[in-house]
Amino acid sequence: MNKVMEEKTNKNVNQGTKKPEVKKEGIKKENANSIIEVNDLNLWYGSDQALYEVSMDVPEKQVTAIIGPSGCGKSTFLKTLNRMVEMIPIVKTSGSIKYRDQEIFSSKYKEEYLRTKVGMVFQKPNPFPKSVYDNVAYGPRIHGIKKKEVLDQIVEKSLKGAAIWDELKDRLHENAYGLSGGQQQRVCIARALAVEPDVILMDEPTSALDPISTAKVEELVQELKEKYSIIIVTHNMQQAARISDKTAFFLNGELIEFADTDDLFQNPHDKRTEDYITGRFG
Ligand SMILES: Nc1ncnc2c1ncn2[C@@H]1O[C@H](COP(=O)(O)OP(=O)(O)OP(=O)(O)O)[C@@H](O)[C@H]1O
Repeated sequence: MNKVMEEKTNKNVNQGTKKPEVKKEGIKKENANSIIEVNDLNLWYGSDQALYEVSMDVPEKQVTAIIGPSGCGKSTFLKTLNRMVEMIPIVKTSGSIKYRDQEIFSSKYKEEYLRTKVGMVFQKPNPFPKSVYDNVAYGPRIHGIKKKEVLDQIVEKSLKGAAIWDELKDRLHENAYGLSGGQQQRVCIARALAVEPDVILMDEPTSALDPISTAKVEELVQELKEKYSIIIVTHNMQQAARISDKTAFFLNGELIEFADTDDLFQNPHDKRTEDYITGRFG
């Protein structure tokens, strides 16, 4: 076993894959400015394999959409990027994920640091049953920031970053549960921004929202990419086409195609991608 494999965590194993034929050429695009590099990633839930030999470079400060039919492994892939998936005890992985050139599966890598830098926003808004202010200040407080003036600044900056400061600046001490779903989701985005991440993972962040709130979150994603790298899982192909720079198409746990969004939708290289985007299955 080589040094890299020895250093991997117990859950990252060198295990055989069930599917031998995996085409990688043409999928993994080398990016001069990748922030996350995934190589030969496999993932198992117990004995069921959910990801097969996924290799993909995630570009920095762009929006990358992950599309594919239900059960193809989109959420699993997303949750692997900040090692959240490993909270499920039966999960095992093999392969490599580098965040800013550091192997995140290394036993030396600090998960808490990773989760600060690679934040996550979920499908259903999940604010804590606390005030707007306390929701956003939660992460910084955990990181030891206590001074009120500093927290005030972080809360304001994060809510501004999530384009909801003007709506909520006079309601900071109201319970976040009293907000609309769309407002709650933007507070959750502000909560993610408050710990100064680099990457924001979004798992179908608009699927529980009405069209107006969806449009606001989509607009926000466009603004956020100036500072952050965003990876968004979506069932909605129009949404992927509207807001992403790159799109990855997954099927049965394999990354089938990864390309500039316009190319993927206008000129898919793989028949399976074409069938999916033209609605022939899924
Ligand atoms: N906690 C779990 N335990 C066991 N198997 C799981 C678990 N979570 C997901 N799976 C399986 O892994 C595969 C991929 O699921 P995943 O949720 O990643 O797909 P998805 O593409 O995000 O689906 P959807 O679009 O429906 O959310 C599926 O076969 C699913 O049943």
